[in-house]
Amino acid sequence: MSSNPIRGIRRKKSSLTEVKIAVLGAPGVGKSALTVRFLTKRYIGEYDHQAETRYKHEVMVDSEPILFEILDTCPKNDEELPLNDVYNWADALVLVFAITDRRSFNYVRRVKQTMLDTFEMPVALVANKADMVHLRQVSTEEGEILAKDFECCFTEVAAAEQVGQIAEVFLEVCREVLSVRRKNKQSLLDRMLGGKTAVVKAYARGKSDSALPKD
Ligand SMILES: Nc1nc2c(ncn2[C@@H]2O[C@H](COP(=O)(O)OP(=O)(O)OP(=O)(O)O)[C@@H](O)[C@H]2O)c(=O)[nH]1
Repeated sequence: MSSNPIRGIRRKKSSLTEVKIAVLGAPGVGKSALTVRFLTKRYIGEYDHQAETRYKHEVMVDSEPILFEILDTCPKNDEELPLNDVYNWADALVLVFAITDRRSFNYVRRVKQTMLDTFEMPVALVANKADMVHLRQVSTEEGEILAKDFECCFTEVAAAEQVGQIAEVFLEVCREVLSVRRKNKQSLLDRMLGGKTAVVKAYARGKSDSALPKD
């Protein structure tokens, strides 16, 4: 990796919607491989980094430019769980385990347990190294059951071989973040306006048609 991990197009901060995603998982599951695949479409087999890396990159999501900030975490061992700072920072999590490593499956389970009840945000559960079926230790069904438990989506991928499926994991979790934000904004607006909502709607209808979004 280059010495400057902050990449992507820079603009005025206010002009872009930002979505912060933390990629979590036990050591060696392919967090960096997945992150770099998404950001560059490339697969680089060996990443020599001893500390977490933060990337910034602009990506079009459903025709809207989004500034992704991705935190590629780097636990020293599978006893080291993410600190609350990570959950406070992130808008969403990508939880990664490797199908070849049962301990990494248990790691994501522990991560979810520690954040339960305190932090609520969109999560994507990802099983990586799906190309290594001959060394499989975790079945697809186990992944699906865990995702049901987490109430999140689940995808089996191989960072070594795939591009589109990996991008879709990040794009989908981003869409969830945007959807949650829209709902929160709407409910805040509803609470602020209280009974006045109907009046505002009536006023909006009074604007010329060209000023209103088409239904
Ligand atoms: N076969 C295979 N190997 C993979 C895949 N993804 C990553 N790897 C390999 O797994 C090893 C670890 O990948 P990393 O991306 O460094 O994993 P990480 O989770 O970022 O590791 P830490 O930074 O130590 O936490 C490397 O040797 C990668 O080449 C994959 O989909 N298939």
